[in-house]
Amino acid sequence: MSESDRIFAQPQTQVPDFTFNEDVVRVFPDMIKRSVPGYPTIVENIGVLGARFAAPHSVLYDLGCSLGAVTQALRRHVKTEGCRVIGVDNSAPMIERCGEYLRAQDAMHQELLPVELIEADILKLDLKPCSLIALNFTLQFIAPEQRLELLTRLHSALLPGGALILSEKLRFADEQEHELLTDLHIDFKRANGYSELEIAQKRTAIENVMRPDTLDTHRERLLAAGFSKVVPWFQCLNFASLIALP
Ligand SMILES: Nc1ncnc2c1ncn2[C@@H]1O[C@H](C[S@+](CC[C@H]([NH3+])C(=O)[O-])CC(=O)[O-])[C@@H](O)[C@H]1O
Ligand SMILES: O=C(O)C(=O)Cc1ccccc1
Repeated sequence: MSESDRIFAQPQTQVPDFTFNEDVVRVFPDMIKRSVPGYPTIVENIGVLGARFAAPHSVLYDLGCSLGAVTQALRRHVKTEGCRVIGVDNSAPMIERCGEYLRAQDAMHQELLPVELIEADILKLDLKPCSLIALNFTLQFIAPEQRLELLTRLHSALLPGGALILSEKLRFADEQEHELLTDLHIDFKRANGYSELEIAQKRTAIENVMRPDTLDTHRERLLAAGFSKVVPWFQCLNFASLIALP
């Protein structure tokens, strides 16, 4: 079991930018569950969606895999012959711990899809032809000016009949909608035991590194990247997940 997240519990004179370092890795499963409404539902259902889009003998990518929650869901749900999962993350401590979790999953289950972990920047990754790409809360950490180029490369790698699953925190163009959903998200965090200080310091830590877009921006950019269809399949407060078809 991972520790509970107390990273922002003590007052800090200067809150440094958020990074996926050892301290975060230690508490990450707790942090993401208590911070992202719908996270367990999204992860489990990416496994279910994966089973629909997986083509025989193809690669399934989990880009920005962190501790491999999506990779594990894909390995549990996808039974398609000859598929393999490739998890990629540029945080060394994430990849190291992810490997430990996957070995534990291997010890618990038989006939799981084979998996490969790569420590790399997804912006520099050479992509193999693939039937599924999951970007589960990863694109929001990519510099906005690099997002279209990345999505264009992902589109080119996808096989016909495949899909990109894109989950993101959303921003809203309508001020009232934005404020309401942001406040409700803060209520969600409070209900999960985070203090006002923790909420405020985390917000400062992520504001320069995590840049949410609106649903319209995502839709337009996915179409500009070559995707033919964008289908939102989940939203809980200001967190959503989309299926983009090549
Ligand atoms: N350029 C990059 N290249 C590779 N990895 C990156 C890059 N930028 C950020 N990351 C990685 O993207 C992940 C984002 S967390 C994903 C959760 C996971 N998908 C989950 O389903 O549990 C989301 C969150 O914490 O809100 C981190 O592990 C980063 O190291
Ligand atoms: O904590 C938040 O406010 C978030 O928006 C989500 C999040 C979850 C885990 C790491 C960084 C951001």
